[in-house]
Amino acid sequence: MLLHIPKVLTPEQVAQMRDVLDRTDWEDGRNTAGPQAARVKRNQQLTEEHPVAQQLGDTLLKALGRNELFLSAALPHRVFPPLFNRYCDGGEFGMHVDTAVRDVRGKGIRVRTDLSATLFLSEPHEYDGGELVMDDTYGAHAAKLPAGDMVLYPSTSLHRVNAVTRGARVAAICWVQSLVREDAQRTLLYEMDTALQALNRSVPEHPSLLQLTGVYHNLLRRWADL
Ligand SMILES: O=C(O)CCC(=O)C(=O)O
Ligand SMILES: [Fe+2]
Repeated sequence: MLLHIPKVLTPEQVAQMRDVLDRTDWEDGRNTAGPQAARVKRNQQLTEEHPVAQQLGDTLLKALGRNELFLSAALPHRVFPPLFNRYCDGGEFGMHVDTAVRDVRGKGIRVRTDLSATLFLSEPHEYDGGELVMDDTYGAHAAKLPAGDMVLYPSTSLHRVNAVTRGARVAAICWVQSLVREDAQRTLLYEMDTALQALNRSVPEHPSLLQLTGVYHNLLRRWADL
């Protein structure tokens, strides 16, 4: 499932992050790429170990922890500490697939990447190009979202970022290990949760709601992988 999550960060939080990021010395993105990605990765980044990434990443993780759409769709078990990236002067990231398992350095924790997420920190009018293009069984989908919005997509998909030919595109990147590994199962639970929430708003006393809520939890119990 590919999902647009609007307003993960407030305009004030975006402005604060941009203020810090625009004054930071960025590193070459190829430093952390595997051999396949290194051939096609031309951007700048702050890895999760950079103090600026840690400070801003904490704010983003707190916002995600309160975001009902993210929690319902991702069913997060572990989130890899966010890193930040920047594309300018023709910078791009060619077609690649994300590393399946990432080590959280110094913590002895590994995160299986079930979901990838890009949180846009530049407004679309600030740059040309820079679309995140994801392939799935239905074809290619492009995302270029307002600052503060996030796109969430299965890490199994091949994806790329088009060259930025004017201005700069700044973003935060996250990977999520979900309680539910399979995208198809996770999508069913998300759709069911969305329907249950709508029923809870419109017919909260309906007796079948209890039974359906039970079905949701029993499916999650069956599929959750802890
Ligand atoms: O910049 C983006 O939107 C995606 C970056 C990406 O695909 C990656 O870091 O693996
Ligand atoms: Fe990627």
